[in-house]
Amino acid sequence: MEQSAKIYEDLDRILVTKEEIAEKVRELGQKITKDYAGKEPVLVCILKGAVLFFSDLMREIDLPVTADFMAISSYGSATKTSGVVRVLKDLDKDIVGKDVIIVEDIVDTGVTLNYLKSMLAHRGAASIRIAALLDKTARRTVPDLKVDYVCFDIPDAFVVGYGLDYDQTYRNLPDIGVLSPKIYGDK
Ligand SMILES: O=P(O)(O)OC[C@H]1O[C@H](OP(=O)(O)OP(=O)(O)O)[C@H](O)[C@@H]1O
Ligand SMILES: Nc1nc2[nH]cnc2c(=O)[nH]1
Repeated sequence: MEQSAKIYEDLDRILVTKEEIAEKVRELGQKITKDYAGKEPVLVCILKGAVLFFSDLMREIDLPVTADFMAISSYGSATKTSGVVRVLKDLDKDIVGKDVIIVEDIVDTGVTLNYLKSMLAHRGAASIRIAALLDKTARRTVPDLKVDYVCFDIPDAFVVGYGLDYDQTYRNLPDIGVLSPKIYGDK
């Protein structure tokens, strides 16, 4: 904790420890390995927040997966998404006939994933599922969105760590914590 002690001072509390994350990610990797037996799924990492989850999850899946990356911008302030989604970096390969797993760090309103899922479905994927590290179900405004794999249901609080940021910082915290409102005020 020495190296990150200063950053930890900005947290109200730790919500999920790195040990709990590792255990759930391992379980999820095993489940995906079973569910996709005989297949070669394409794992799509949604930059940047999902990077740590993605790299850990990949290593827990015992199948010949391929990896691709998308960057999305959801206009808004540092703590609130706006509902307007723009693709900043698209996939490198086409996904026609592929079994796609979208890997996200967090589902909040669901607007981003709803947009992404329908966009990728229009490209002719054989199947599309969503794997999310965190789900804030209380905040959902797209009730029909199916999140196929979730590691943790979390309360409605702004969280950082293990890939999740506030204004591009805190992504390197090994645990996930609730950011103190004194850091972001009313942004
Ligand atoms: O369910 P929603 O309300 O649409 O919110 C979820 C989105 O917000 C976060 O991305 P963010 O814009 O913070 O980008 P980042 O991954 O680069 O941190 C997260 O990675 C999802 O993409
Ligand atoms: N870092 C971070 N990004 C989010 N995007 C939507 N909800 C959150 C959250 O709680 N934390």
